[in-house]
Amino acid sequence: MIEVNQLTKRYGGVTAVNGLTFTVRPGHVTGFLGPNGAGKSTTMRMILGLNRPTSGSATVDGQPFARRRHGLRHVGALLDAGDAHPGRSAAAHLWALARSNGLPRRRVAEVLREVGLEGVARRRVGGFSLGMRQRLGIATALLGDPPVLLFDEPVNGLDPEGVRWVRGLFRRLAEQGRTVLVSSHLMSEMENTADHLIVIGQGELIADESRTEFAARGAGARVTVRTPDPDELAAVLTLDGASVRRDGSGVLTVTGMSAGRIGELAYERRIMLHELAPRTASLEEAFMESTAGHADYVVGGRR
Ligand SMILES: Nc1ncnc2c1ncn2[C@@H]1O[C@H](COP(=O)(O)OP(=O)(O)OP(=O)(O)O)[C@@H](O)[C@H]1O
Repeated sequence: MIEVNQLTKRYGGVTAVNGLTFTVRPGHVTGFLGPNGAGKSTTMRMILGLNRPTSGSATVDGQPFARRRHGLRHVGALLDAGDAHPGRSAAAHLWALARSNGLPRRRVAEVLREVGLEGVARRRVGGFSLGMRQRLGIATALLGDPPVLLFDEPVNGLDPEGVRWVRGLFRRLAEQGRTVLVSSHLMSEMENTADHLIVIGQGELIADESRTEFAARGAGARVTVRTPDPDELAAVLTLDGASVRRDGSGVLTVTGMSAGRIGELAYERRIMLHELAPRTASLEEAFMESTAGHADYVVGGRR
């Protein structure tokens, strides 16, 4: 389990992370979301003890991670796909890490197979595509068979097949009872992957809830209603507090009222309904809405 408590990081006048508190639990894929510059990488680096917090704390299974010997056995992380020496082969890179972490040599072949790089194990990393380097970074994270895994923007450079594979991998790791934290600035990447979401903007917590809860609170939630009496129904619903929009063909789009309540009111007034279709906000809509005003960089310059 990862626990972040009142975590703050300032770089000179820039506050990258501001009083963040959250817990990442085992058995789930937790999406760590925020617009560019929101502070995701800085937070992950503090969890790994690579950056020192200005204040607050981050612990992994109750201890600051930097204090652990043989770190790869406790936490696996993919932070930067470019951190393997370009002159080394993929296998040599992993062997060196396995040795310094007291891991058996067989793990190298196992993780290369797991990420689909066994065919290029002897090739120099310098000649790898971004997607291959990303797979090698994931192999590195898996090497110590750790209970806690952090991935910073892991799908960068992966083709659609690679993206599908990595989603399946995260799900399997969570099903094995591991703690899996995956960052992204794209909500669409989390739609089929994460069951829990931690959303930040400008270094501050915006949401910490299940994916379904997050989507449900988006104001994009609305109900489409088709009726032969649109004028009468619109008047009834408006009187009861809903906002109603009507298109040219008489279809009503209702916000601020559940489909159930609309059905009840129509029944009471004997208004016939031909269609009553609730629509929850897409994750993307909920995300755009919740982070509006929290983007660090916007078109036209910095905020
Ligand atoms: N070493 C540093 N020195 C100064 N400012 C920094 C440093 N590292 C990060 N920052 C600033 O801190 C803020 C958060 O950056 P961070 O990289 O953590 O965000 P992020 O959410 O990971 O963004 P992205 O999706 O663009 O990678 C940004 O404003 C960034 O410019």
